Amino acid sequence: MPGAARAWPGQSLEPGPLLEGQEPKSLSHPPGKLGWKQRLDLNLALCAAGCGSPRWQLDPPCHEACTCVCVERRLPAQTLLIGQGKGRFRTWLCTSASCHLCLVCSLLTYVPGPSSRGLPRSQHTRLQASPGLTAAPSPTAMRASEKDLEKAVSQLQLLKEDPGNAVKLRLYALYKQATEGPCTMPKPSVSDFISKAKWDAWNALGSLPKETARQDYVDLVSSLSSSSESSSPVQPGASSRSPGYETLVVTSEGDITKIMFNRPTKKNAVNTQMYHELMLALKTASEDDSILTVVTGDGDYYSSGNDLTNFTDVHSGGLEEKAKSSVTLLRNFVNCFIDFPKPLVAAVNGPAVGIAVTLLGLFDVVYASDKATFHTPFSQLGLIPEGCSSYTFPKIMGTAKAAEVLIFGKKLTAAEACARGLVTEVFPDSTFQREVWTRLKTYAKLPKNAMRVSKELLRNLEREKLHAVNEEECRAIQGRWMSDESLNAVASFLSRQESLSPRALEHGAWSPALESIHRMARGHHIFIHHYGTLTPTRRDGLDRPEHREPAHHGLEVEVLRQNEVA
Ligand SMILES: CCCCC/C=C/CC(=O)SCCNC(=O)CCNC(=O)[C@H](O)C(C)(C)COP(=O)(O)OP(=O)(O)OC[C@H]1O[C@@H](n2cnc3c(N)ncnc32)[C@H](O)[C@@H]1OP(=O)(O)O
Repeated sequence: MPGAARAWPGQSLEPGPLLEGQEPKSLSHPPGKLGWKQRLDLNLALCAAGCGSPRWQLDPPCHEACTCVCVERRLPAQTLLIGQGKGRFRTWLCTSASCHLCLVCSLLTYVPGPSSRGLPRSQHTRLQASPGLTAAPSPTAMRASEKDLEKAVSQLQLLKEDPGNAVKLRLYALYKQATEGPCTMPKPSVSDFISKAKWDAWNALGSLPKETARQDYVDLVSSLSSSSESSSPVQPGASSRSPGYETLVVTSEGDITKIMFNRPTKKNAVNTQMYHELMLALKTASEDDSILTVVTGDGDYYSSGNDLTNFTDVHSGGLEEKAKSSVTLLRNFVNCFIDFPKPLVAAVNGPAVGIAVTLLGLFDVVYASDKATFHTPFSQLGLIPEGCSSYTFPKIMGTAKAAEVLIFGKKLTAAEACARGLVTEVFPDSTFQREVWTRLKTYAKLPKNAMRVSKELLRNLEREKLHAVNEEECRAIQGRWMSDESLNAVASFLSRQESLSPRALEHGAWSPALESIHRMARGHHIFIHHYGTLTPTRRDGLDRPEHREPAHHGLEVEVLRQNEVA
């Protein structure tokens, strides 16, 4: 149907020539190499396979290696989509290493590197599914300014993934064209592969107008940025990020909901907001169409457990009120794991501490990187086990082994945790993500209802017991949080990096950490040992100087109850 551009169902088609005088037309695969103008014509081609859909056609000489693809069909693995305008396709390029005919392929032959590098596959899928695609760039979309170009250049520096040689050459060429116009440089020697590849890329743009090149560049960077934000190298496929979470990244990819702790700079410590967000994410995942839910961490840690600053957020009701409300939060939080109705998988990407470890006993499957460790330093913190671990751990690993972990705080390696049954399988860190996600994707294809019923049967055996254990642990933990042992442990953690001089302390200088400790320990006396001198806190007005041998540099904070001071 030459000249009669037809929209796909539900999509608008805005035929708009890239160059003056060009019209949408149907192209077959003429033999021979095309000039730049003919290449541009391809941007306006319709599907030669006769489906009537608009699409960008491959460079015809490549037809042996690159199948002519209609966007309504699946993309062949070798097809690279380069450049996505706002709601429209730009260009299809071939990345087949075996194809030496078309310009783009030849660039790939010149430039070493994996030929399949290009936009992540998630990008392909997203484009196929994108509702706003139009066949040709709309004239109104062609308006990238020089400022936009500059912005795109800086945006490019922020890309998390290397877009690959082909894309980089394309960017180079578009940038040169946008800023300098058509290539007039002498052709470099064939032995100078890199310069030749760059020259080829630029020269291939012929007399493409500067504005068009600018727009193409901006569009390409924008598509790369959005794909690098939403894609994970281990999870090809369309992924959508749920809005509204700050401490988590929640994504749905196919049938899998991924809940990722997202406080990497704090080793993914679980603060109050994260407890709430996790409950929301689990509730949402339990009700949506997903089949599997995976919990993992961003950065080098899985999670360092309860955020130890949670208890410094003490309001007028004092520590007791804080402990009460924290118990309610903890109870509800753990209940969400007990009652989660779908298969729940932990992908433990790095060290796990405290509640991040104990909860693993409530997961169905636990995969761990060999870099992961499992540490429950409860006694050291003046605390006790939670997350039903006082029941699940002895059941999983036997009482004696569980006691060593829960009472003495023995830190387990991934291999030890696996040998004790807490971890299902350990993977080398280098292949952890790939192997785990490949496996999970296979599992997610199993019949959904059968998995759900199996999970229910397994959990129902224990559900009542787990709720009772959760209650019991919460009752016990409330007292522990108000204990001197626990307060001192938290104070010690908070003050470990303090380095105020004794002089500053004597003049009442309070650091944020000391402020936090003071809030937390309201009604208690705080002693600060500094370089061997016990400095009474100004706030409490005590004067009890006492010589101590310097144990370490920095501060040592001691929280004592009023009667213990006397
Ligand atoms: C509703 C309440 C429910 C309560 C349920 C109870 C649960 C019990 C537990 O979970 S107990 C376990 C508590 N966790 C810990 O004791 C771990 C404390 N953290 C550490 O020991 C270390 O930070 C580490 C070993 C995890 C990592 O050490 P490393 O030296 O590699 O890194 P930093 O210490 O410099 O950490 C980087 C920044 O992250 C902050 N941070 C780490 N973990 C926590 C945490 N659990 N709570 C608060 N903050 C944490 C750390 O302070 C650094 O922050 P900074 O860069 O601002 O200094």
